[in-house]
Parts: sequence; C-alpha cells; structure tokens
Amino acid sequence: MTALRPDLSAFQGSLFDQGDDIRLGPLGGVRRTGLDGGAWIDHLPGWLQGADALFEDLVARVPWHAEERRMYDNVVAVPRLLAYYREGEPLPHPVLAEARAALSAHYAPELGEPFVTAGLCLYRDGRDSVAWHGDRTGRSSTRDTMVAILSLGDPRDLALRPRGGGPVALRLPLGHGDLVVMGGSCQRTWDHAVPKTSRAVGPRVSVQFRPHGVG
Ligand SMILES: O=C(O)CCC(=O)C(=O)O
Ligand SMILES: [Fe+2]
Repeated sequence: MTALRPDLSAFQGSLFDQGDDIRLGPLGGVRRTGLDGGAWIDHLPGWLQGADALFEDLVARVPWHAEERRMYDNVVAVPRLLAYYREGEPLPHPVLAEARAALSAHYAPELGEPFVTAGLCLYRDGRDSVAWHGDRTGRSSTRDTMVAILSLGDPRDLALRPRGGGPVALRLPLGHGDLVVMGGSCQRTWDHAVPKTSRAVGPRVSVQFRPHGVG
C-alpha cells in the first residue's frame, strides 16, 4: 500500500471562504427533504467555515491510499483515494472530532446512538467517482440509520435514486464545507453516487461519519 500525495494545482478554493479560521456553524439551519419509502436527506450548505484551509490540511496530512477491487477476471483501481478512522482512533484534525460530537448531539433524539467512525474519500478530479450503491454492509442493510457527510474542496454532485435503478431523483452539489445527512431507510431503499464528470473540477474531500456497525 503506497501513501499518496495528490497534486493540488487544480484546486482554486472558494471565493467566499478565504479565511484560515476553521469553525463549525450551528446545525439549526438544516433543511430536510423527505424521499419515498421512509428515506430523507438533511442539507446544510456552508456548515463549516474555513473549509478550504481544512481541505488543504487533510490533503497534506491524511495517509491516503489507493485500493484495488476484483471485478470478475480483472483487478481494477478504485477511482478515488481513501482513509478510514475506526471507532476510538484519533481523527486527523480536531475540528472533525468537534463535527462528529455536534452531529451526535444534534441527532441523538432520532438516532439514539453517536456517530463513531470516519471514512474519508479524496476525488482528485472529474474522473474519480463512486458508483451507485447504498452503505449497507452492516446494520444499515436491515435497519434505519444515518450517514453524515462533510464535503470539502471543489463541489461534486451527490446523486440519489431509488434502489435498483431509474432516473436520478435528487442531485446535490457538495463542497466547501457543506453538510448532508442521509437518514431513515436511505441506505436500504435508495442508492447514491458521485458520478464522473467531464467538467474541469478540482479535488474534493468527503468525510463520512457513521454509527457503530454501519458500513
Ligand atoms: O463522496 C461522497 O460524498 C459519498 C461517498 C460515499 O457514498 C461512500 O463513501 O460511501
Ligand atoms: Fe456511500
């Protein structure tokens, strides 16, 4: 496994967020969109101020690695870089621990348990992506849960459609400190993806917080 240092020359930063002061805003402004089958999406654009400074710090300090997957007779590269922080493992920046604690407190009445793990993805350019899937390797395959995602860097679309296919029902551009939370039956009854794009886009980092046993 090789650690990688991505080329940041394509990263422009946001015109609206040039500060180095990295700070979370209140969660009171999240807006919920209900989806069919008991799923929902919460969205809060610009939750984190100083998102570009955090982005650059994470790109430089997280031990990013590439993965390969077997596809029938071939071994193919996973089209993004990854890092994973297990329950109890220190996160790569203190504001991520604050974010996890704030999300845990805000959603406790509904979720009944804290967010504990953090998965990080780095999309280097428009060729990096994540294919249609639900996060259903653990308890989320049978139970309602939540996955909270903080997005940094250049926005990329998170697309959602009902599980099993059909047209895209929702497309949210996420970057520069935006928060999205997928909740209810979303991982079971809906699929999500970050599609490849031919637009000239800079890199994006996604930080996914999940409860224990949700993958
Ligand atoms: O990049 C994102 O925001 C989504 C990532 C994702 O769906 C996953 O890692 O399961
Ligand atoms: Fe996912």
